[in-house]
Amino acid sequence: MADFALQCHGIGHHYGGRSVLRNLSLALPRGALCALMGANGAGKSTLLKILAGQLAPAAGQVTRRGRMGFVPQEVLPALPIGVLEMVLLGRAGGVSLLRAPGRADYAAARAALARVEAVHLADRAFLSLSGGERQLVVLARALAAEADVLLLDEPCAAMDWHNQAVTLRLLAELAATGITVVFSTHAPQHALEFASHAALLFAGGDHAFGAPDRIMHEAALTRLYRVPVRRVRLDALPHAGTAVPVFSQPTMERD
Ligand SMILES: Nc1ncnc2c1ncn2[C@@H]1O[C@H](COP(=O)(O)OP(=O)(O)OP(=O)(O)O)[C@@H](O)[C@H]1O
Repeated sequence: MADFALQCHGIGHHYGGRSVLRNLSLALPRGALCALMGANGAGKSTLLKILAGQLAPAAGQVTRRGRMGFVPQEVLPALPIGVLEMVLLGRAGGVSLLRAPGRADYAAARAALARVEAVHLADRAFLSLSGGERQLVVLARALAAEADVLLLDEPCAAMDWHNQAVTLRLLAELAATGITVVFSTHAPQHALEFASHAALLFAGGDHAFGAPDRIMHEAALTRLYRVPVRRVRLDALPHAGTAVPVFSQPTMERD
């Protein structure tokens, strides 16, 4: 049997009587970069929480190898905290009241901030940052934790295009070093340009899983987003091209 870093089988979940995920299976080798896509409410965050072990699924099993890092959609600290302190919280072993951070922890935290081009934010109060700046800092916190499997819930949601490029290239670099990465996104181009695997969560609980270029065809993306989607070839993206929504054409009703 293949040696998967992250695998789930037959996952199902519901909130109250409402089904969100149904019989979902994924298998990711070490170093995979998997993009998770679906409409609002399709179950992306739910699946990431299940994969991270934060939520017990109603059905199915998850198998993980190594240390897990989870970057939620939003981080709201209960107490005022500085940016550098926020990144230090990611350090392995848990910097806490019981263990003050050492020189190596500070160096790792600053290095993580440098990788997301956010050293200039080090001395700011976390809650004073913009949405995109907070996402960079929370990503740096995950880097400082040195996880083997990294799960990120819409890491680029509040970011401008430059910071999206910084983040996506960083995720690809991490995957190239053997870290297994799963991230959710509403931008199919993120998957087509960077990911080795894609998972599409359709309304009603169906899903597709496989190579982005193979499963992200026009019909699948049109069904996923309920707007007409066209695949477009670009010289700069010779293999996968991109996917473009046509907002002005009629949208589809819910199933
Ligand atoms: N704790 C909860 N109690 C009840 N319903 C919930 C709970 N958490 C999520 N849901 C519902 O389950 C569905 C899936 O939510 P989830 O957050 O996983 O979707 P998502 O795909 O991440 O959406 P988005 O793209 O909007 O972030 C939604 O309809 C949501 O309202």
